[in-house]
Amino acid sequence: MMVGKLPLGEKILLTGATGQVGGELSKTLRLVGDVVAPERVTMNLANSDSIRETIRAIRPRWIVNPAAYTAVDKAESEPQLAYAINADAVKTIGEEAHALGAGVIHFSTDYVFDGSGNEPYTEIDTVGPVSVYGASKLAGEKALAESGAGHMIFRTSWVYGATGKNFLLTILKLARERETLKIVADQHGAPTWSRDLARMTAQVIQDCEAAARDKGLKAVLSDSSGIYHAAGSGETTWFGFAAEAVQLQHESTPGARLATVEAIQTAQYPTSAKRPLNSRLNCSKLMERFGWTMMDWRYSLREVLSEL
Ligand SMILES: NC(=O)C1=CN([C@@H]2O[C@H](COP(=O)(O)OP(=O)(O)OC[C@H]3O[C@@H](n4cnc5c(N)ncnc54)[C@H](OP(=O)(O)O)[C@@H]3O)[C@@H](O)[C@H]2O)C=CC1
Ligand SMILES: Cc1cn([C@H]2C[C@H](O)[C@@H](COP(=O)(O)OP(=O)(O)O[C@H]3O[C@@H](C)C(=O)[C@@H](O)[C@H]3O)O2)c(=O)[nH]c1=O
Repeated sequence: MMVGKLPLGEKILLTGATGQVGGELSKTLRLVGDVVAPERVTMNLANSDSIRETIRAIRPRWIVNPAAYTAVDKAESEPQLAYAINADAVKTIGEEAHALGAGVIHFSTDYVFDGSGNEPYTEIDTVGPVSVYGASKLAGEKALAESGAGHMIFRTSWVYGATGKNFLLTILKLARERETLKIVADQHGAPTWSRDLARMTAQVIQDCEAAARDKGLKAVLSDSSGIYHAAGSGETTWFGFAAEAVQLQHESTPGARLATVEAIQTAQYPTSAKRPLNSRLNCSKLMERFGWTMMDWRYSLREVLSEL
């Protein structure tokens, strides 16, 4: 893999820097170029004028967009807001990037699939979201692809880290408060470390910049545009993830009282939004194009727990 920084004076516009992935990106991308991360009051993704004005003022070479409406259950009762942020805003970002010749890096989700079958999904497999969140993210993918902007869409899954709102931190909190945790064991997928995703993104931009020295950014983007699956290596269930996390906590803090973790079926844990039973993502394309293998979730879980 080649390494290249942005040309002097060129900028990366980063959205969602207060989020899980955005927080990691704001640290990692600084090693690649000047990062401008407008606050929500300046660039509100629910307001297309504010998106256009901000992009036109900054004139970035790259727009990295981890910002999203991520409240999966709440989206069922707030579809308009979910679509505004996850689809309409992405369309606007794509249009503005196209006008500038900027590259867009966008993040999407395993929830674009219906979860049928037992094999890891590839980028060309049929989508069929079963939730408003998943459908709104799919609409964002399509809008970006149609905008004409050079883009890479990283579909990831089950993101977690030492900070932010995520399943791991919820489970560790509940494990300290309760006797028993009942966790679904029939939804299969892979936890992804937010920092690994950020490092991969930085590496992809560097790779593109290195190639752009010879070919120009437009040609590089046109060669690389598309969807890439980028989930942690290995696979488990939400139950497997929770059980491993609680077990590791036990080992590192012997004597601490922690809940026992019980496996249940999805039907025993009713939620407003349906989740896919199969969330496995095949990440070979990312490896083939950019030489990046995402970290095994068991390894990254240990890294994250050591930070807590
Ligand atoms: N979390 C996960 O498990 C997964 C996430 N993804 C995708 O990865 C990406 C990153 O997710 P993650 O970091 O976990 O998400 P978070 O929920 O942690 O962060 C979302 C970010 O979006 C910002 N945001 C929300 N609404 C607006 C708005 N109207 N205007 C401006 N900013 C806004 C939030 O700002 P504020 O702090 O002000 O609310 C926050 O910074 C998303 O695209 C998500 O769909 C994909 C698969 C799994
Ligand atoms: C807290 C808890 C959850 N669960 C179940 C509910 C659900 O099926 C599963 C995951 O729970 P959560 O609601 O925390 O996760 P969820 O919000 O569905 O996570 C998703 O977020 C979006 C943004 C994505 O893009 C997805 O990749 C995925 O990470 O675990 C239990 O079975 N027991 C519990 O005690």
